[in-house]
Amino acid sequence: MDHPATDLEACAQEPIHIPGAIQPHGVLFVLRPPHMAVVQASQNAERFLGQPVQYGEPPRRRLDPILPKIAAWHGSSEPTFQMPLTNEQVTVSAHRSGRSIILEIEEASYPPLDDLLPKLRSFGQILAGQSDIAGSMAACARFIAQLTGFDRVLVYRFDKDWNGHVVAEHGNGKLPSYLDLRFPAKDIPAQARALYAANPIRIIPNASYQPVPIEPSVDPEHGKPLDLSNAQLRSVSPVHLEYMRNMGTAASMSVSIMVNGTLWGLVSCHSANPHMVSAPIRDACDFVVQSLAIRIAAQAHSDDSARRVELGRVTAQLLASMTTEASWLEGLVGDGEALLAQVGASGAAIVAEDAYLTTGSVPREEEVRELVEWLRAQGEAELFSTASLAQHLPGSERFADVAAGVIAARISELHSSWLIWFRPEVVRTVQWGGDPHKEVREEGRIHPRKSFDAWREQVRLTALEWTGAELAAARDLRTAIVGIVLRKAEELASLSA
Ligand SMILES: CCC1=C(C)C2=CC3=N/C(=C\c4[nH]c(/C=C5\NC(=O)C(C)=C5CC)c(C)c4CCC(=O)O)C(CCC(=O)O)=C3CCN2C1=O
Repeated sequence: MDHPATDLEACAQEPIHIPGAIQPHGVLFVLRPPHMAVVQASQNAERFLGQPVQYGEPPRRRLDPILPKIAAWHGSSEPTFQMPLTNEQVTVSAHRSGRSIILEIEEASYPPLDDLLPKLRSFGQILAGQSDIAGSMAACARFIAQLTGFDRVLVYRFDKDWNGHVVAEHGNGKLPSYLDLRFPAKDIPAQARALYAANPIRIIPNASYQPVPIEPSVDPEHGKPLDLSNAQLRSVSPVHLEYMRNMGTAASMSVSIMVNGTLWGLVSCHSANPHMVSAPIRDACDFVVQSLAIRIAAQAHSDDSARRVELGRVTAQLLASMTTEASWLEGLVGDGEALLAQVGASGAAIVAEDAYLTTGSVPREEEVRELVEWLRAQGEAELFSTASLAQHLPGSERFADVAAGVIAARISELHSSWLIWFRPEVVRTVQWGGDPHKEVREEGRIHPRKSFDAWREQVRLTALEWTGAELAAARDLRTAIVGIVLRKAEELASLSA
Protein backbone atom coordinates (compact mmCIF):
# COMPACT_ATOMS: atom_id res chain seq x y z
CA MET A 1 0.00 0.00 0.00
CA ASP A 2 1.49 3.39 -1.01
CA HIS A 3 2.43 5.82 1.73
CA PRO A 4 -0.56 8.22 1.95
CA ALA A 5 0.38 11.73 0.80
CA THR A 6 -2.43 13.41 2.72
CA ASP A 7 -4.46 12.82 5.86
CA LEU A 8 -7.55 12.22 3.74
CA GLU A 9 -5.73 9.52 1.80
CA ALA A 10 -4.68 8.02 5.12
CA CYS A 11 -8.32 8.06 6.14
CA ALA A 12 -9.30 6.29 2.94
CA GLN A 13 -6.61 3.68 3.61
CA GLU A 14 -7.68 2.84 7.15
CA PRO A 15 -8.14 -0.96 7.19
CA ILE A 16 -11.68 -0.85 8.56
CA HIS A 17 -12.23 -4.53 7.72
CA ILE A 18 -9.70 -5.74 10.32
CA PRO A 19 -10.39 -3.68 13.46
CA GLY A 20 -9.54 -6.65 15.74
CA ALA A 21 -12.63 -5.91 17.82
CA ILE A 22 -16.40 -5.97 17.75
CA GLN A 23 -19.18 -3.75 19.05
CA PRO A 24 -20.53 -4.87 22.47
CA HIS A 25 -24.12 -5.60 21.38
CA GLY A 26 -23.19 -9.20 20.62
CA VAL A 27 -20.50 -11.86 20.94
CA LEU A 28 -18.37 -13.49 18.24
CA PHE A 29 -16.68 -16.86 17.82
CA VAL A 30 -14.37 -18.09 15.07
CA LEU A 31 -14.92 -21.83 14.61
CA ARG A 32 -12.87 -24.33 12.62
CA PRO A 33 -15.06 -26.96 10.94
CA PRO A 34 -15.70 -29.88 11.00
CA HIS A 35 -15.16 -30.06 14.77
CA MET A 36 -16.36 -26.47 15.29
CA ALA A 37 -13.38 -25.87 17.56
CA VAL A 38 -13.13 -22.30 18.85
CA VAL A 39 -9.95 -20.64 17.50
CA GLN A 40 -10.82 -17.04 18.36
CA ALA A 41 -13.53 -15.35 20.42
CA SER A 42 -14.57 -11.88 21.49
CA GLN A 43 -13.51 -10.98 25.04
CA ASN A 44 -17.19 -10.89 26.16
CA ALA A 45 -17.96 -14.44 24.96
CA GLU A 46 -17.73 -15.85 28.49
CA ARG A 47 -20.62 -13.62 29.49
CA PHE A 48 -22.81 -15.31 26.85
CA LEU A 49 -21.57 -18.87 27.45
CA GLY A 50 -21.79 -18.63 31.23
CA GLN A 51 -18.36 -20.26 31.42
CA PRO A 52 -14.81 -19.55 30.22
CA VAL A 53 -14.16 -20.10 26.50
CA GLN A 54 -12.51 -23.50 25.85
CA TYR A 55 -10.24 -22.82 22.84
CA GLY A 56 -9.83 -25.91 20.67
CA GLU A 57 -13.26 -27.16 21.77
CA PRO A 58 -16.74 -26.42 20.32
CA PRO A 59 -18.62 -23.69 22.28
CA ARG A 60 -20.79 -25.76 24.61
CA ARG A 61 -24.05 -25.41 26.57
CA ARG A 62 -26.15 -22.55 25.15
CA LEU A 63 -25.01 -23.32 21.60
CA ASP A 64 -25.34 -27.11 21.79
CA PRO A 65 -28.80 -27.15 20.15
CA ILE A 66 -27.70 -25.09 17.16
CA LEU A 67 -24.18 -26.44 16.41
CA PRO A 68 -25.49 -29.40 14.32
CA LYS A 69 -27.59 -26.96 12.26
CA ILE A 70 -24.52 -24.79 11.69
CA ALA A 71 -22.54 -27.86 10.62
CA ALA A 72 -25.31 -28.81 8.18
CA TRP A 73 -25.38 -25.27 6.78
CA HIS A 74 -21.59 -25.29 6.39
CA GLY A 75 -21.91 -28.34 4.17
CA SER A 76 -24.53 -26.61 2.02
CA SER A 77 -24.19 -23.95 -0.67
CA GLU A 78 -26.09 -21.38 1.36
CA PRO A 79 -23.89 -18.23 1.71
CA THR A 80 -25.04 -17.37 5.23
CA PHE A 81 -26.82 -18.89 8.22
CA GLN A 82 -29.24 -17.16 10.58
CA MET A 83 -31.57 -18.65 13.19
CA PRO A 84 -33.07 -17.66 16.53
CA LEU A 85 -31.89 -19.67 19.52
CA THR A 86 -34.83 -21.82 20.59
CA ASN A 87 -37.10 -20.05 23.07
CA GLU A 88 -34.69 -17.12 23.40
CA GLN A 89 -34.68 -13.67 21.82
CA VAL A 90 -31.21 -14.45 20.56
CA THR A 91 -30.18 -14.43 16.89
CA VAL A 92 -27.31 -16.63 15.76
CA SER A 93 -25.70 -15.68 12.43
CA ALA A 94 -22.83 -17.36 10.62
CA HIS A 95 -20.79 -16.80 7.47
CA ARG A 96 -17.65 -18.38 6.04
CA SER A 97 -14.27 -16.64 6.31
CA GLY A 98 -11.48 -18.61 4.65
CA ARG A 99 -11.43 -22.08 6.25
CA SER A 100 -13.31 -20.78 9.31
CA ILE A 101 -16.83 -19.91 10.30
CA ILE A 102 -17.54 -16.54 11.93
CA LEU A 103 -20.40 -17.00 14.40
CA GLU A 104 -22.17 -13.89 15.71
CA ILE A 105 -24.71 -13.93 18.49
CA GLU A 106 -27.01 -10.97 19.26
CA GLU A 107 -29.32 -10.81 22.23
CA ALA A 108 -31.96 -8.31 21.06
CA SER A 109 -35.70 -8.44 21.56
CA TYR A 110 -37.88 -8.33 18.50
CA PRO A 111 -41.63 -8.55 17.80
CA PRO A 112 -43.09 -11.89 16.68
CA LEU A 113 -41.79 -12.48 13.19
CA ASP A 114 -45.35 -13.36 12.11
CA ASP A 115 -46.12 -9.65 12.41
CA LEU A 116 -43.39 -8.84 9.91
CA LEU A 117 -44.77 -10.48 6.79
CA PRO A 118 -48.05 -8.50 6.67
CA LYS A 119 -46.03 -5.30 7.12
CA LEU A 120 -43.71 -6.22 4.25
CA ARG A 121 -46.68 -7.08 2.09
CA SER A 122 -48.25 -3.70 2.82
CA PHE A 123 -45.01 -1.98 1.86
CA GLY A 124 -45.03 -3.83 -1.45
CA GLN A 125 -48.51 -2.43 -2.11
CA ILE A 126 -47.44 1.07 -1.06
CA LEU A 127 -44.40 0.89 -3.36
CA ALA A 128 -46.49 -0.35 -6.28
CA GLY A 129 -48.80 2.59 -5.78
CA GLN A 130 -46.02 5.17 -6.15
CA SER A 131 -45.99 6.92 -9.55
CA ASP A 132 -42.36 8.01 -9.45
CA ILE A 133 -39.00 7.42 -7.76
CA ALA A 134 -39.37 10.42 -5.44
CA GLY A 135 -42.56 8.93 -4.05
CA SER A 136 -40.96 5.49 -3.77
CA MET A 137 -38.00 6.84 -1.82
CA ALA A 138 -40.23 8.83 0.52
CA ALA A 139 -42.39 5.74 1.12
CA CYS A 140 -39.28 3.66 1.86
CA ALA A 141 -37.93 6.23 4.35
CA ARG A 142 -41.31 6.42 6.09
CA PHE A 143 -41.73 2.63 6.26
CA ILE A 144 -38.24 2.01 7.66
CA ALA A 145 -38.71 4.78 10.25
CA GLN A 146 -41.94 3.11 11.41
CA LEU A 147 -40.41 -0.38 11.36
CA THR A 148 -37.20 0.51 13.23
CA GLY A 149 -38.13 3.47 15.44
CA PHE A 150 -35.14 5.56 14.32
CA ASP A 151 -35.63 9.33 14.73
CA ARG A 152 -34.60 10.12 11.15
CA VAL A 153 -34.35 7.98 8.02
CA LEU A 154 -32.90 9.47 4.87
CA VAL A 155 -32.25 8.30 1.33
CA TYR A 156 -28.78 9.39 0.31
CA ARG A 157 -27.81 9.28 -3.38
CA PHE A 158 -24.20 9.30 -4.65
CA ASP A 159 -23.23 11.40 -7.67
CA LYS A 160 -20.50 10.40 -10.13
CA ASP A 161 -17.82 11.91 -7.82
CA TRP A 162 -19.23 10.04 -4.76
CA ASN A 163 -20.54 13.20 -3.17
CA GLY A 164 -23.91 12.45 -1.59
CA HIS A 165 -27.29 14.20 -1.79
CA VAL A 166 -30.15 13.65 0.68
CA VAL A 167 -33.07 13.10 -1.73
CA ALA A 168 -35.75 11.82 0.66
CA GLU A 169 -36.27 11.88 4.43
CA HIS A 170 -38.71 10.93 7.17
CA GLY A 171 -38.18 12.22 10.72
CA ASN A 172 -39.94 12.67 14.06
CA GLY A 173 -38.44 16.12 14.70
CA LYS A 174 -35.85 14.99 17.29
CA LEU A 175 -33.04 15.47 14.76
CA PRO A 176 -32.60 18.33 12.28
CA SER A 177 -33.77 17.81 8.71
CA TYR A 178 -30.99 17.10 6.21
CA LEU A 179 -33.30 17.00 3.20
CA ASP A 180 -31.62 18.36 0.04
CA LEU A 181 -28.25 18.76 1.82
CA ARG A 182 -25.11 17.45 0.13
CA PHE A 183 -22.13 15.74 1.80
CA PRO A 184 -18.61 15.39 0.37
CA ALA A 185 -17.21 12.07 -0.82
CA LYS A 186 -14.61 12.10 2.00
CA ASP A 187 -17.41 11.53 4.56
CA ILE A 188 -17.72 7.95 3.26
CA PRO A 189 -14.29 7.09 1.89
CA ALA A 190 -13.62 4.59 -0.89
CA GLN A 191 -12.78 1.58 1.26
CA ALA A 192 -15.98 2.08 3.25
CA ARG A 193 -18.06 2.31 0.05
CA ALA A 194 -16.41 -0.86 -1.24
CA LEU A 195 -17.27 -2.61 2.02
CA TYR A 196 -20.86 -1.39 1.88
CA ALA A 197 -21.24 -2.65 -1.68
CA ALA A 198 -20.28 -6.13 -0.43
CA ASN A 199 -22.01 -6.09 2.96
CA PRO A 200 -25.33 -4.24 2.53
CA ILE A 201 -26.31 -3.47 6.12
CA ARG A 202 -24.58 -2.21 9.25
CA ILE A 203 -25.72 -0.91 12.61
CA ILE A 204 -24.05 1.17 15.31
CA PRO A 205 -26.47 1.06 18.28
CA ASN A 206 -24.29 3.35 20.43
CA ALA A 207 -21.50 5.54 18.98
CA SER A 208 -19.94 5.83 22.47
CA TYR A 209 -19.31 2.08 22.82
CA GLN A 210 -16.07 0.52 24.02
CA PRO A 211 -14.71 -1.92 21.42
CA VAL A 212 -14.52 -5.56 22.58
CA PRO A 213 -11.21 -7.15 21.49
CA ILE A 214 -11.09 -10.50 19.71
CA GLU A 215 -8.72 -13.00 21.37
CA PRO A 216 -6.22 -14.08 20.23
CA SER A 217 -5.85 -11.06 17.95
CA VAL A 218 -4.72 -13.19 15.01
CA ASP A 219 -5.67 -16.66 13.79
CA PRO A 220 -3.18 -19.05 15.46
CA GLU A 221 -2.94 -21.10 12.27
CA HIS A 222 -1.90 -18.41 9.79
CA GLY A 223 -1.15 -15.40 11.99
CA LYS A 224 -3.50 -13.08 10.07
CA PRO A 225 -6.03 -10.67 11.65
CA LEU A 226 -9.67 -11.65 11.32
CA ASP A 227 -11.41 -10.19 8.26
CA LEU A 228 -14.71 -8.79 9.57
CA SER A 229 -15.89 -7.40 6.22
CA ASN A 230 -19.06 -9.51 6.33
CA ALA A 231 -19.60 -9.38 10.08
CA GLN A 232 -22.53 -7.53 11.58
CA LEU A 233 -20.68 -6.84 14.85
CA ARG A 234 -17.56 -5.31 13.24
CA SER A 235 -16.16 -2.46 15.32
CA VAL A 236 -16.35 0.82 13.41
CA SER A 237 -13.64 3.33 12.52
CA PRO A 238 -13.07 5.72 15.45
CA VAL A 239 -13.10 8.68 13.05
CA HIS A 240 -16.63 7.77 12.02
CA LEU A 241 -17.76 7.38 15.62
CA GLU A 242 -16.41 10.91 16.22
CA TYR A 243 -18.31 12.02 13.10
CA MET A 244 -21.53 10.59 14.53
CA ARG A 245 -21.03 12.30 17.88
CA ASN A 246 -20.31 15.59 16.08
CA MET A 247 -23.53 15.06 14.11
CA GLY A 248 -25.48 14.47 17.35
CA THR A 249 -26.45 10.96 16.32
CA ALA A 250 -25.84 8.36 19.04
CA ALA A 251 -27.04 5.49 16.84
CA SER A 252 -27.00 4.79 13.12
CA MET A 253 -27.91 2.07 10.67
CA SER A 254 -27.24 2.20 6.96
CA VAL A 255 -28.52 -0.06 4.21
CA SER A 256 -26.83 -0.04 0.81
CA ILE A 257 -28.95 0.70 -2.27
CA MET A 258 -27.40 -1.49 -4.96
CA VAL A 259 -28.59 -0.65 -8.48
CA ASN A 260 -27.24 -2.79 -11.33
CA GLY A 261 -24.36 -3.96 -9.11
CA THR A 262 -23.26 -0.44 -8.18
CA LEU A 263 -23.59 1.40 -4.86
CA TRP A 264 -26.27 3.91 -5.92
CA GLY A 265 -26.80 5.28 -2.41
CA LEU A 266 -27.70 4.46 1.17
CA VAL A 267 -30.80 4.42 3.31
CA SER A 268 -29.29 5.94 6.44
CA CYS A 269 -31.00 5.91 9.81
CA HIS A 270 -30.09 7.95 12.89
CA SER A 271 -31.29 8.42 16.44
CA ALA A 272 -30.32 11.11 18.95
CA ASN A 273 -30.01 8.44 21.64
CA PRO A 274 -28.62 4.90 21.57
CA HIS A 275 -31.00 2.65 19.61
CA MET A 276 -30.85 -1.07 18.75
CA VAL A 277 -32.65 -2.89 15.94
CA SER A 278 -32.65 -6.69 15.95
CA ALA A 279 -31.20 -8.79 13.12
CA PRO A 280 -34.62 -9.94 11.79
CA ILE A 281 -35.83 -6.33 11.58
CA ARG A 282 -32.56 -5.31 9.88
CA ASP A 283 -33.08 -8.09 7.35
CA ALA A 284 -36.60 -6.80 6.70
CA CYS A 285 -35.10 -3.33 6.05
CA ASP A 286 -32.62 -4.88 3.62
CA PHE A 287 -35.53 -6.52 1.78
CA VAL A 288 -37.41 -3.20 1.63
CA VAL A 289 -34.34 -1.38 0.29
CA GLN A 290 -33.78 -4.10 -2.31
CA SER A 291 -37.37 -3.54 -3.47
CA LEU A 292 -36.65 0.18 -3.79
CA ALA A 293 -33.42 -0.57 -5.69
CA ILE A 294 -35.34 -2.73 -8.18
CA ARG A 295 -37.79 0.13 -8.70
CA ILE A 296 -34.93 2.62 -9.22
CA ALA A 297 -33.21 0.29 -11.72
CA ALA A 298 -36.47 -0.24 -13.64
CA GLN A 299 -37.17 3.50 -13.83
CA ALA A 300 -33.61 4.28 -14.94
CA HIS A 301 -33.81 1.59 -17.64
CA SER A 302 -37.18 2.89 -18.82
CA ASP A 303 -35.99 6.51 -18.97
CA ASP A 304 -32.80 5.50 -20.79
CA SER A 305 -34.69 3.35 -23.32
CA ALA A 306 -37.19 6.11 -24.05
CA ARG A 307 -34.37 8.62 -24.56
CA ARG A 308 -32.47 6.24 -26.87
CA VAL A 309 -35.58 5.72 -29.01
CA GLU A 310 -36.12 9.48 -29.20
CA LEU A 311 -32.49 10.16 -30.18
CA GLY A 312 -32.52 7.25 -32.62
CA ARG A 313 -35.22 9.04 -34.58
CA VAL A 314 -33.02 12.15 -34.74
CA THR A 315 -30.06 10.10 -35.94
CA ALA A 316 -32.19 8.62 -38.73
CA GLN A 317 -33.28 12.10 -39.78
CA LEU A 318 -29.67 13.32 -39.91
CA LEU A 319 -28.53 10.27 -41.89
CA ALA A 320 -31.28 10.96 -44.41
CA SER A 321 -30.15 14.59 -44.66
CA MET A 322 -26.49 13.59 -45.09
CA THR A 323 -27.24 11.13 -47.88
CA THR A 324 -29.69 13.28 -49.85
CA GLU A 325 -27.72 16.56 -49.77
CA ALA A 326 -24.80 17.20 -52.17
CA SER A 327 -22.35 16.74 -49.33
CA TRP A 328 -22.70 15.09 -45.94
CA LEU A 329 -21.42 18.30 -44.38
CA GLU A 330 -24.20 20.40 -45.89
CA GLY A 331 -26.72 17.75 -44.90
CA LEU A 332 -25.50 17.74 -41.34
CA VAL A 333 -25.31 21.47 -40.72
CA GLY A 334 -28.33 22.15 -42.95
CA ASP A 335 -30.47 20.36 -40.37
CA GLY A 336 -29.04 22.33 -37.43
CA GLU A 337 -32.01 21.75 -35.15
CA ALA A 338 -31.66 17.98 -35.50
CA LEU A 339 -27.89 18.17 -35.03
CA LEU A 340 -28.42 19.91 -31.68
CA ALA A 341 -31.25 17.53 -30.72
CA GLN A 342 -28.93 14.57 -31.41
CA VAL A 343 -27.45 14.98 -27.90
CA GLY A 344 -29.58 17.75 -26.40
CA ALA A 345 -26.96 20.48 -27.08
CA SER A 346 -27.37 24.23 -27.52
CA GLY A 347 -24.56 24.62 -30.02
CA ALA A 348 -22.44 22.55 -32.40
CA ALA A 349 -19.39 23.07 -34.61
CA ILE A 350 -17.73 21.04 -37.35
CA VAL A 351 -14.05 21.87 -37.42
CA ALA A 352 -11.57 20.76 -40.08
CA GLU A 353 -8.32 22.28 -41.26
CA ASP A 354 -10.14 23.83 -44.23
CA ALA A 355 -13.70 24.11 -42.89
CA TYR A 356 -15.54 25.63 -39.94
CA LEU A 357 -19.34 25.35 -39.72
CA THR A 358 -21.52 26.02 -36.72
CA THR A 359 -25.10 25.98 -35.55
CA GLY A 360 -26.67 27.37 -32.37
CA SER A 361 -24.66 29.01 -29.54
CA VAL A 362 -20.92 28.32 -29.87
CA PRO A 363 -17.67 29.97 -28.63
CA ARG A 364 -15.60 32.16 -30.99
CA GLU A 365 -13.77 30.24 -33.79
CA GLU A 366 -10.37 30.82 -32.21
CA GLU A 367 -11.65 29.43 -28.94
CA VAL A 368 -13.03 26.34 -30.68
CA ARG A 369 -9.73 25.85 -32.53
CA GLU A 370 -7.90 26.22 -29.20
CA LEU A 371 -10.12 23.42 -27.88
CA VAL A 372 -9.33 21.26 -30.95
CA GLU A 373 -5.60 21.77 -30.41
CA TRP A 374 -6.03 20.64 -26.81
CA LEU A 375 -8.08 17.62 -27.92
CA ARG A 376 -5.38 16.61 -30.42
CA ALA A 377 -2.78 16.82 -27.68
CA GLN A 378 -4.88 14.51 -25.47
CA GLY A 379 -4.30 11.50 -27.74
CA GLU A 380 -6.36 9.20 -29.91
CA ALA A 381 -9.70 9.13 -28.10
CA GLU A 382 -12.62 8.97 -30.55
CA LEU A 383 -14.92 10.79 -28.13
CA PHE A 384 -14.27 13.25 -25.29
CA SER A 385 -17.04 14.47 -23.03
CA THR A 386 -17.30 16.59 -19.92
CA ALA A 387 -19.91 18.66 -18.11
CA SER A 388 -17.19 21.06 -16.94
CA LEU A 389 -14.55 21.85 -19.58
CA ALA A 390 -12.89 24.33 -17.17
CA GLN A 391 -11.73 21.33 -15.07
CA HIS A 392 -9.74 20.10 -18.07
CA LEU A 393 -8.77 23.09 -20.23
CA PRO A 394 -7.40 26.09 -18.32
CA GLY A 395 -8.78 29.37 -19.68
CA SER A 396 -11.94 27.83 -21.08
CA GLU A 397 -13.93 29.33 -18.21
CA ARG A 398 -14.07 32.53 -20.29
CA PHE A 399 -16.54 30.88 -22.65
CA ALA A 400 -18.38 28.72 -20.11
CA ASP A 401 -21.54 30.75 -20.79
CA VAL A 402 -21.89 28.84 -24.06
CA ALA A 403 -19.52 25.87 -23.59
CA ALA A 404 -19.20 24.44 -20.09
CA GLY A 405 -20.38 21.05 -21.34
CA VAL A 406 -18.65 19.49 -24.35
CA ILE A 407 -18.94 16.33 -26.41
CA ALA A 408 -16.15 16.21 -29.02
CA ALA A 409 -16.22 13.44 -31.65
CA ARG A 410 -13.16 12.89 -33.86
CA ILE A 411 -14.65 12.32 -37.34
CA SER A 412 -11.54 11.80 -39.41
CA GLU A 413 -8.71 9.40 -38.67
CA LEU A 414 -6.42 11.11 -41.17
CA HIS A 415 -7.11 14.80 -40.65
CA SER A 416 -7.93 16.77 -37.55
CA SER A 417 -11.68 16.96 -38.11
CA TRP A 418 -14.10 17.18 -35.21
CA LEU A 419 -17.82 17.39 -34.55
CA ILE A 420 -18.25 19.25 -31.24
CA TRP A 421 -21.43 19.84 -29.29
CA PHE A 422 -21.73 22.47 -26.54
CA ARG A 423 -23.90 23.13 -23.48
CA PRO A 424 -23.87 26.35 -21.41
CA GLU A 425 -23.01 26.44 -17.73
CA VAL A 426 -25.96 26.16 -15.36
CA VAL A 427 -25.34 28.45 -12.35
CA ARG A 428 -26.94 26.89 -9.28
CA THR A 429 -26.68 27.10 -5.51
CA VAL A 430 -26.27 23.89 -3.55
CA GLN A 431 -26.48 23.37 0.19
CA TRP A 432 -23.84 21.27 1.92
CA GLY A 433 -24.13 19.73 5.38
CA GLY A 434 -21.34 21.88 6.82
CA ASP A 435 -18.41 23.44 4.90
CA PRO A 436 -17.14 20.53 2.74
CA HIS A 437 -13.79 22.24 2.20
CA LYS A 438 -13.10 22.61 5.92
CA GLU A 439 -10.45 20.28 7.25
CA VAL A 440 -10.18 19.93 11.01
CA ARG A 441 -6.66 18.99 12.11
CA GLU A 442 -5.97 18.30 15.79
CA GLU A 443 -3.08 16.40 17.39
CA GLY A 444 -1.53 15.93 13.96
CA ARG A 445 -4.45 14.10 12.38
CA ILE A 446 -7.64 14.88 10.50
CA HIS A 447 -10.96 14.99 12.35
CA PRO A 448 -14.53 15.16 11.01
CA ARG A 449 -16.00 18.64 10.87
CA LYS A 450 -18.14 19.66 13.82
CA SER A 451 -20.85 21.63 12.04
CA PHE A 452 -23.37 20.17 9.60
CA ASP A 453 -25.47 23.31 9.32
CA ALA A 454 -26.52 24.21 5.76
CA TRP A 455 -23.55 25.77 3.97
CA ARG A 456 -24.36 27.33 0.62
CA GLU A 457 -22.10 27.18 -2.40
CA GLN A 458 -22.66 28.58 -5.88
CA VAL A 459 -21.75 26.03 -8.55
CA ARG A 460 -20.26 27.64 -11.67
CA LEU A 461 -18.62 26.46 -14.91
CA THR A 462 -20.73 23.29 -14.99
CA ALA A 463 -23.45 22.23 -17.45
CA LEU A 464 -26.13 19.59 -17.15
CA GLU A 465 -24.48 16.15 -17.21
CA TRP A 466 -24.59 14.27 -20.54
CA THR A 467 -26.68 11.10 -20.15
CA GLY A 468 -25.63 7.64 -21.29
CA ALA A 469 -28.23 7.82 -24.07
CA GLU A 470 -26.86 11.16 -25.31
CA LEU A 471 -23.27 9.92 -25.35
CA ALA A 472 -24.40 6.79 -27.21
CA ALA A 473 -26.20 8.97 -29.78
CA ALA A 474 -22.99 10.99 -30.25
CA ARG A 475 -21.06 7.76 -30.89
CA ASP A 476 -23.72 6.52 -33.31
CA LEU A 477 -23.61 9.71 -35.41
CA ARG A 478 -19.80 9.73 -35.33
CA THR A 479 -19.73 6.14 -36.61
CA ALA A 480 -22.13 7.04 -39.43
CA ILE A 481 -20.09 10.08 -40.48
CA VAL A 482 -16.79 8.17 -40.41
CA GLY A 483 -18.42 5.53 -42.61
CA ILE A 484 -19.64 8.14 -45.10
CA VAL A 485 -16.24 9.88 -45.18
CA LEU A 486 -14.47 6.56 -45.81
CA ARG A 487 -16.90 5.62 -48.60
CA LYS A 488 -16.43 9.05 -50.24
CA ALA A 489 -12.67 8.61 -50.03
CA GLU A 490 -12.89 5.15 -51.63
CA GLU A 491 -15.12 6.49 -54.43
CA LEU A 492 -12.62 9.28 -55.11
CA ALA A 493 -9.76 6.77 -55.07
CA SER A 494 -11.54 4.45 -57.56
CA LEU A 495 -12.36 7.43 -59.86
CA SER A 496 -8.72 8.56 -59.94
CA ALA A 497 -7.42 4.97 -60.49
C1 LIG B 1 -26.23 12.72 6.49
C2 LIG B 1 -25.68 11.93 5.36
C3 LIG B 1 -24.73 10.87 5.88
C4 LIG B 1 -23.36 10.85 5.78
C5 LIG B 1 -22.52 11.85 5.08
C6 LIG B 1 -22.90 9.66 6.43
C7 LIG B 1 -21.58 9.29 6.52
C8 LIG B 1 -21.13 7.99 6.79
N1 LIG B 1 -19.81 7.71 6.91
C9 LIG B 1 -19.70 6.37 7.13
C10 LIG B 1 -18.53 5.64 7.30
C11 LIG B 1 -17.22 6.15 7.39
N2 LIG B 1 -16.73 7.44 7.30
C12 LIG B 1 -15.36 7.36 7.48
C13 LIG B 1 -14.37 8.43 7.40
C14 LIG B 1 -14.52 9.80 7.51
N3 LIG B 1 -15.67 10.48 7.85
C15 LIG B 1 -15.36 11.84 7.81
O1 LIG B 1 -16.15 12.79 8.08
C16 LIG B 1 -14.01 12.04 7.44
C17 LIG B 1 -13.33 13.39 7.28
C18 LIG B 1 -13.50 10.77 7.24
C19 LIG B 1 -12.12 10.48 6.78
C20 LIG B 1 -11.14 10.69 7.85
C21 LIG B 1 -14.98 6.02 7.64
C22 LIG B 1 -13.57 5.54 7.84
C23 LIG B 1 -16.14 5.26 7.60
C24 LIG B 1 -16.26 3.76 7.76
C25 LIG B 1 -16.78 3.42 9.14
C26 LIG B 1 -16.82 1.91 9.28
O2 LIG B 1 -17.79 1.31 8.73
O3 LIG B 1 -15.89 1.38 9.89
C27 LIG B 1 -21.00 5.79 7.14
C28 LIG B 1 -21.33 4.33 7.29
C29 LIG B 1 -21.39 3.90 8.72
C30 LIG B 1 -22.78 4.16 9.24
O4 LIG B 1 -23.70 3.49 8.74
O5 LIG B 1 -22.94 5.07 10.07
C31 LIG B 1 -21.90 6.82 6.92
C32 LIG B 1 -23.39 6.68 6.86
C33 LIG B 1 -24.03 7.74 7.69
N4 LIG B 1 -23.99 9.02 6.95
C34 LIG B 1 -25.12 9.73 6.60
O6 LIG B 1 -26.29 9.42 6.90
